[in-house]
Amino acid sequence: MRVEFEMDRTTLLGKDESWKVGNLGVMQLAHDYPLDLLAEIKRKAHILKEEQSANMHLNLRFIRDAQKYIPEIGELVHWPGRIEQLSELAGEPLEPYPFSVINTAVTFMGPDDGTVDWHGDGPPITELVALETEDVEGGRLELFQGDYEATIAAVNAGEELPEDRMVHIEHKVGSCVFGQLMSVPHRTEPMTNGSRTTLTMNLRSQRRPFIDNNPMYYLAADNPDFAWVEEYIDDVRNRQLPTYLEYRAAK
Ligand SMILES: O=C(O)CCC(=O)C(=O)O
Ligand SMILES: [Fe+2]
Repeated sequence: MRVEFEMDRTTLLGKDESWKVGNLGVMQLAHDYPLDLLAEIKRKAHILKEEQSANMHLNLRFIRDAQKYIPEIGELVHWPGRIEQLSELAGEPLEPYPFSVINTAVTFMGPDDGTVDWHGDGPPITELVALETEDVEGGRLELFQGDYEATIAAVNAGEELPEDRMVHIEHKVGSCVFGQLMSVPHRTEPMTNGSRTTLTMNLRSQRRPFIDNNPMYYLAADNPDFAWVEEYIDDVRNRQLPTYLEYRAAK
């Protein structure tokens, strides 16, 4: 993985924080994932698009539980060296995000499919791998360097965000965007033309898996069947709570 762009979290948010994983902000990386595996994931994603993807929340159309329908995604999640390299870049050991409904996703963006509105991510860390970009106009990842709450309040009040604090990253095939986008105000710029298909693979801290921003109502907005609840509670019981109690005792 060759770093093409990076900005740490302190710089991105303009403040330091204690509740974070390493000091990862956002990076663009040239990856060396196998092209035939990515091509197969893209091919299957396009076949599944009409049947399995939906735009339910935040103007983001995606296939949830993606590795269940496309097992090759699971192969990429566990690709030899991947977690180790990303951990090194983040500055803390990472692990794949465990909840099946949102550990991985495939998103579809374009003038009709939509582009995601201003938000902060639920999972702490994400890797976005562009599978395909076609005649895209607009559609860059747009991050605002500022406090999450204040920024979303300004957006909701219809205020224009100052251009000099925007960070833009253009997705390209062959590279990925790796970021800790929890509590970082970001969106995808509206797309006036073309399409982008992107594989999302989420991650979290191995030692502090309780650092997470996916409250149950937020997960339920995309997954209203509540079929994920048992898996979620098991993780709280067996991973999040024990590590949290350890962390608290060590303070
Ligand atoms: O692909 C992008 O430009 C952003 C996607 C995003 O923010 C998300 O899926 O949460
Ligand atoms: Fe996001």
